[in-house]
Amino acid sequence: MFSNKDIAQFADLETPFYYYDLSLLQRSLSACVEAAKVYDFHVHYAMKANFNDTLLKKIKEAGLGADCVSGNEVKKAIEVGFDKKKVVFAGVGKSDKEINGALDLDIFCFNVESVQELAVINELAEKRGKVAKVAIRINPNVDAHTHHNITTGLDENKFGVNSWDLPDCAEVLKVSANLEFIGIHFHIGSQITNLDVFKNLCVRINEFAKWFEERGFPVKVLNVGGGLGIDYQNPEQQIPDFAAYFKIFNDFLEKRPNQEVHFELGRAIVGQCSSLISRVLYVKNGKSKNFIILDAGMTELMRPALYQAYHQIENLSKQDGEASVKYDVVGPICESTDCFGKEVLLQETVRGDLIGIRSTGAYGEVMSSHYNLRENVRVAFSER
Ligand SMILES: Cc1ncc(COP(=O)(O)O)c(C=O)c1O
Ligand SMILES: N[C@@H](CCCC[NH3+])C(=O)O
Repeated sequence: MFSNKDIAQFADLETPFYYYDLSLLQRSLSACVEAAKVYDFHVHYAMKANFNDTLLKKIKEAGLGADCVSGNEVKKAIEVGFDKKKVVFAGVGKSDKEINGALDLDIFCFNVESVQELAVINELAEKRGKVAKVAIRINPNVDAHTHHNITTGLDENKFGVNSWDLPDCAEVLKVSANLEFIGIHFHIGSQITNLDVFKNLCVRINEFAKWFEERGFPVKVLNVGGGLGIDYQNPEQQIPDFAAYFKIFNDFLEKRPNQEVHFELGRAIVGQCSSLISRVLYVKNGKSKNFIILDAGMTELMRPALYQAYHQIENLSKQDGEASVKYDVVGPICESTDCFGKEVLLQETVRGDLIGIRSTGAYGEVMSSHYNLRENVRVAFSER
């Protein structure tokens, strides 16, 4: 919900831009940290969701670790000041250069996604005279019941080590003097709103933890990944129910004494704290359809084009009027999928109106591109 003061400020800014509400981010962080503290759970922030410096600093100050998916994310996490003992590096295709970089930075652990990667990390660590801490990312074949394109924990997905490869993993671990096995890692998908999915995940985690322990590998860390969804239909539901989420893991994981439980949350922390603010360039009244053409497109926010994702759209210049006209809200990019919403009910809209596209804090700014030689996306912050 934007105040009149916010909207007045937007009027002076060049559009399009991502608007970040830092006090909402702070409230979301506090809720997450408080809820995790109840069970002594460790939370890493999944940097891929948004690596804007201003946000990262706040997230680091809240005491979270960093879950990274590239060498550059690892470097950035350390530069921003995340404690290197709380930096983890996952990713199905880590290059030798990225692995070496992370070894040199002495990060907490590598979440390893294949048997071959395990052997490569051992070899590279040996050359550097290091012992790399590793957790095995297991693909548990659990359906996340989310959009097909953001499901990561089914047999058909490229992520993690499949159950049938675990005996080979154990063999490599046994003969690798430069690897220290610390635990197991999972991440079954993103934007998960049905919490029962996490109960199913816990059942599988318990089975895999037992499997490793029975073979003489103590599991010190259970990293359950991220995936907690947000309410895109209702952006005023600003803070996800972290308490209910963590309670599931407390209730369903068979946790051993001294075992740590780690989480990697991205969207749930930053998703609601931002909107993409754009201006109407043109309104085209077709015979069967009305188009609003914005100065923002899929180059600024790719999620609708990529996953047909829903984001609430508001006309900020006409807050009081009745939303009575249906528009297809599109961008300027030369792609037919460059569409933010079809048949969106809005107030009668004219050239120059400001449009807010809500819930864009996660996988928004970071997925922007220069396609069509578009400019760098702009940002603005507020701390109410
Ligand atoms: C390994 C891993 N951990 C954590 C996340 C964060 O996911 P989310 O933003 O859904 O919490 C992702 C992204 O899906 C991921 O690939
Ligand atoms: N980028 C996706 C989520 C993928 C998360 C990374 N595995 C989104 O916008 O929803």
